[in-house]
Amino acid sequence: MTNSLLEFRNLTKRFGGVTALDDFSMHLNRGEILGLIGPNGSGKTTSFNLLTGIYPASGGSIFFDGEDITNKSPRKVYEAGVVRTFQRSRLCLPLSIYDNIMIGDTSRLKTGICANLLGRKAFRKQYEETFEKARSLVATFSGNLADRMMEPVGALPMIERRRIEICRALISEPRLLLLDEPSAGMTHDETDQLMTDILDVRARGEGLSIIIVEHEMGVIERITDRCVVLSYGRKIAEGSYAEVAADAEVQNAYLGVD
Ligand SMILES: Nc1ncnc2c1ncn2[C@@H]1O[C@H](COP(=O)(O)OP(=O)(O)OP(=O)(O)O)[C@@H](O)[C@H]1O
Repeated sequence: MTNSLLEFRNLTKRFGGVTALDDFSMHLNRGEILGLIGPNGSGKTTSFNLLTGIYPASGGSIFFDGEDITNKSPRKVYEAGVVRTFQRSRLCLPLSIYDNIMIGDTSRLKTGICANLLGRKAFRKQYEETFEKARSLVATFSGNLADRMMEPVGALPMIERRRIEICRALISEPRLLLLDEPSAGMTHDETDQLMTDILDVRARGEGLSIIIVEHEMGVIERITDRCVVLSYGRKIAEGSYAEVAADAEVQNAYLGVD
């Protein structure tokens, strides 16, 4: 087993005349928090979209835990252990905290009318188990929320919604969590609290690896082990936050410094 969990090999994505990703190679180590950064339109979300099977690649390949997952369906990628959150909230606001989280755990969902009509007892047992699993996951983020599992998420402030989205991603016990701008719509203090939560989750030592796309450089500096910088779909730098922040090409592309 190598230390590398994920590898992009010469990944390319073209949308008509726009090359969103251009021969992009990178890797993610097991247990690592990697910052994927770059100016607007540099290809960060496109990387997530190719990795999670939303768009097919125009060229190159993606290996996850040694397996070629290039152009696999979103379902297959999820089953392999890759989950994501989105820039814009995708919670179903009228549904409860519990319901929203369980939407993320479709791996064990039993469909079919027979299973549902005849298996009432088994269903009840499964419900009780999943409720406890969801509740204890929420409790790691917020004890207060864990006591409100049946309340609609629409009544919650933004930071709690973000926590629920992350719980929904984590409920299937993934190996790789993709966070797309988790600070969006939150205050500085809320973002800081959420990052503490994320570091706590990682510290529990269940082998979770994380890639975070984020414009808030304070967040990237605080929580990442390593960064990869994109500009116009090309990788222009890689290293610790301090290393990439000191790189002249990064300063030119990202910070607008000549
Ligand atoms: N579905 C699409 N159709 C056409 N062009 C697209 C599509 N998705 C992305 N692009 C283009 O690909 C390029 C990279 O976009 P992408 O959203 O990956 O950048 P980003 O780094 O995530 O930007 P931001 O920081 O603003 O979210 C941009 O030029 C964008 O306009």
